[in-house]
Amino acid sequence: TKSTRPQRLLKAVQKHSTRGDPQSVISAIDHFCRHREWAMNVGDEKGSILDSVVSELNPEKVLELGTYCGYSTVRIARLLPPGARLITLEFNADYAAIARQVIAWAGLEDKVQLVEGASGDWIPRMKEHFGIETFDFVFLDHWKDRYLPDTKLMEDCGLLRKGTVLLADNVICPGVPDYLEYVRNSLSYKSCYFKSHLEYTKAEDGLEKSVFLG
Ligand SMILES: O=C(NCCCCc1cc2ccncc2s1)c1cc(-c2ccc(F)cc2)cc(O)c1O
Ligand SMILES: [Mg+2]
Repeated sequence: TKSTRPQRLLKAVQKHSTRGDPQSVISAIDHFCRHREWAMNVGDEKGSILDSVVSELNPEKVLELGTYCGYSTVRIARLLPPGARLITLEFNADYAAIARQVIAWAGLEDKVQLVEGASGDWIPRMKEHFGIETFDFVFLDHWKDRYLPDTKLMEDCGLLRKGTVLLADNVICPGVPDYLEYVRNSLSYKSCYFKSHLEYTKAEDGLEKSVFLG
């Protein structure tokens, strides 16, 4: 039977990158998506902005909503200090199966916990199931109509603390208008927009960085 795009992406990683070398995994995925098949990774241009936000923050506890094939998981985890932990949620079992292999190939499985399921189900269970009090950094890259309800859910579950940084992908394309309106007008957030492009294209897209003020 025909292979899936994530399966072909994993094959390209195993063929064109070095096991245990996260940067070579990132480069192999970007090359595959730019020259073979487009895929919805955050990509190299927005990925550099993600890198700078993570490097500046040096977070200990990270939540990623939307793993897909693990590209941004690898980008974030490779920058984390020893002992730091990244929990990444993926709804689609096929994507999760590929992501586990990409994360393992990059040699980052000790820093990453991939959980299969819906954000709305797992966010309320973060404390009792993972022993997480609050997150230092959250990367939102899942269903665009879940960014706002899940942000409110994280607030209500006490998972955000003064200074927690939310970074949201795709705020222009596909777009998250309700989320943008909320974080830009709420007195509980200091928000700023990083203009960029939709991964591997010339279309405008960008990342919104929002600091929770408590
Ligand atoms: O949908 C996107 N990303 C979410 C995939 C949904 C996976 C989920 C993960 C999860 C975890 C927990 N709970 C629930 C969920 S649902 C997405 C789409 C485009 C795009 C842009 C232009 C196009 F023409 C076509 C696609 C670009 C992007 O960068 C994206 O991130
Ligand atoms: Mg995205």
